Order: sequence, then C-alpha cells, then structure tokens
Amino acid sequence: MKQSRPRLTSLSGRSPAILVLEDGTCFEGLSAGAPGSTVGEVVFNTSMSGYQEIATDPSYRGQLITYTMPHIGNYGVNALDNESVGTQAAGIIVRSLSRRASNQRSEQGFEDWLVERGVVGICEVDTRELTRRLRQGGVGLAAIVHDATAQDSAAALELIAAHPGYGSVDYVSEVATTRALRVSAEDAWQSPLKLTPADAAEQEHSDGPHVVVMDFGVKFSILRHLLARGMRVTLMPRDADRAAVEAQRPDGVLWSNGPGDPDKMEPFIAGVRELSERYPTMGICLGHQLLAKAFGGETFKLGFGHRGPNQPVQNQRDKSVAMTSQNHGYAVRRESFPEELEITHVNINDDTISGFSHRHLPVHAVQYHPEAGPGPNDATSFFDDFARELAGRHASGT
Ligand SMILES: NC(=O)CC[C@H](N)C(=O)O
Repeated sequence: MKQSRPRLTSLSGRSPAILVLEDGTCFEGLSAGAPGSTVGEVVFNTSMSGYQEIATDPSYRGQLITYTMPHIGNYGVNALDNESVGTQAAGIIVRSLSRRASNQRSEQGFEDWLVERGVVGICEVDTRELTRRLRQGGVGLAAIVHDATAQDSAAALELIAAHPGYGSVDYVSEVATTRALRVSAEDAWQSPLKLTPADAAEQEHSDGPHVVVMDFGVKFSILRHLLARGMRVTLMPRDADRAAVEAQRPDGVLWSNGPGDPDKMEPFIAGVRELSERYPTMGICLGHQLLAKAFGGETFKLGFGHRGPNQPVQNQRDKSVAMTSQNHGYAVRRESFPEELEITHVNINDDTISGFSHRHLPVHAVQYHPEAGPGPNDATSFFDDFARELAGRHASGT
C-alpha cells in the first residue's frame, strides 16, 4: 500500500488497527471508538461538518463511513443533532480524530460518544487514497479490525466472507418503526424529538394539516421541517395498509429516506402506488426510489454513490441550481423512467435523476435531502410546497 507519511504505531493509547477491502487491499491505521471489529459497505461522505448527523442517519445502516474531511470530532456532539435514536453507521473511518471537543454546543466528545454507542472505528487512515480507490473501483464490503496489522488481513477477509452482501440485507427492518408513532411538536428544534405511540392520548391539539410519514428509517430533520410548517406528524410502519393509513385521516403522505437496496422493498411497492393515487405525496431519497418503482421505474446501483452536502441539482423547469445534501447509493434508471412521471431535477455531476413529479397527480419526489441535516438549506422550499398543497386540502376538508 502506498504510504503518504510514516505509519504511526501508537498515539495516546491507540493500538494498531486495519481496514481491509474486499479485494484484500489493507489500510493500516489506529484504533478509534469502541474496541472490536466490524464489517459493512465502505462509502465516503464529503461533508466538512455534520459527522454526528451522518453517523445517526438511518440510511447509513450497514455502512462504514469514510469522512473525507481530514479532521473529525473537534466540535463534539450534542443530543439535538441526532438524526435518529440510535447510531446507525456500522463503523467510521477517519484521518485525524480529535479527542478534544471545543464548542459551546458540545455536550460530549465524539469519540466518547462512539465508545458509549459501541461504534468501532479506525483513525490515521489515508482517507484520500481510500476515497480515490472507491471512486475508481466502486464501493464494496470492508472490515475494520482492532489490534491488528497487515499480517492479520485474513481475519478481516473472513468477516467480509461471512457477510451476506449489502444488497441482501433488509436494513430498513432494523431502523424503522413497527407501530404508529405521534411526533411531538413541542420544542421540536430546541429539544430532542419526542415520539409517542399513536394510540396514546393526543398530546397536542394543533389543527394543522396531518402528514403520515411512511417510515423506512426517517431522519429527525425531515420531521422537524414538517412540524416547523405547522403540520401534525404521524409515523406509520412500512407495511401499514391503506385502511390503517386512512384511519389516521391524513392530508398527505410522505415516503421517507432509508437504508439498503430499494429492490429489497418490493413487497411494499403496491402499497406505495395505492396511497399515492389517493393522497398528496412526497418522497425523499429511498421514498423517491420507491415512488419511481411504484409507477413502473427501475433503480440501479451507482458506482460510489452521492454522499455529501455539495451535490448540485438543476431544476429542469426554471434551470435554477441548488446545492443539496445527498446520501444515496442507488438511483432511478433513466431508460426505465415512466411516461406518467416528469423529471423535475437532475444531478449536474453525473446527469442522474434527482427529482420528479407525476404529470397529473400531486406526487413529488426528490433523490436529495431538502432537510439537509447536515448541509445547505437551498432546497427547503420543497417542504414549503408540500405544506401549501396540504394546507389547501386540509382547509377544503377533501
Ligand atoms: N438516504 C436514502 O434514503 C438512501 C436510499 C437508498 N438506501 C440508497 O442508498 O440509495
């Protein structure tokens, strides 16, 4: 392996650790986070900040996140920035991991938090070289093993061999709700989000439009954006049928983001179609992919995906460009794009489909993340449009 600087063998108590790719390529580094070993699909994210939001984004379930920003952890973590209850990344890979957190919002150091949550990591890795490889060869499985050097690569390769393959795992079942949950609007931006069983007594009596979020691993920022626009929000499990959704008397339905290969979600596609013919509908990321499939489209795996806060997307109607936050490894195939849908947004980097609307139904979907979390707020108008659509329907009682 090419070394860009002399290998460190210890750094304040860290032990040697390795990251091994499927093809046997070994990156040597030092242990970080919780001790042990881990395996997952190795991907990279180009954000300069937002490491906590990324590690808690359910769409990263089963993945080892390479942070391309060379210095990670310096502003600590805090409870408000979690994008879900758990920590979802299967592991983290960084160049320099800060042990000191310096920020007025910090409640805990990033590494202590990783240890507490059992997330295995590796630091002092040549993340630039790793990212170049992933860009050239595509993403794949990899394993991190602590207390190991390149001579121990076989142990890592065994972990990889025992993995069923990223696309074969139903990661959504590990992160999404299995029961209806009400989302409390109280202090949504000031305190950690509160989710309570929807059968419990109503906690609030807001009279805003009601959105049912079909949960495949939704990010809290999405829920906050809905609440901030005066909407009432209920999470429903992915297998909730039409009757269960209708019983909630929603004004609209949102299909959430989520981890894994959208092809694994085939059993739920008929339900996506049925509900989107009935309610104003919005889809984000995995939700975008599910909606495209529901109308006859297909998805495919990108070489190395789009993960970062600086993905330029062009609106096909007014030609404006927004910088968007993205985190996806699959996309909708152009050749399969259904006639009844219209492409509304395109990723300028590689011309992939970034958004569409139905030609006749109020169905809109984006492959990017208008909620950012982390990332720029260029695209939040997507929520404004949805709120307007639902407010009209709510007022008219249709
Ligand atoms: N953020 C997401 O919803 C990701 C969708 C899907 N799992 C993908 O990787 O493409």
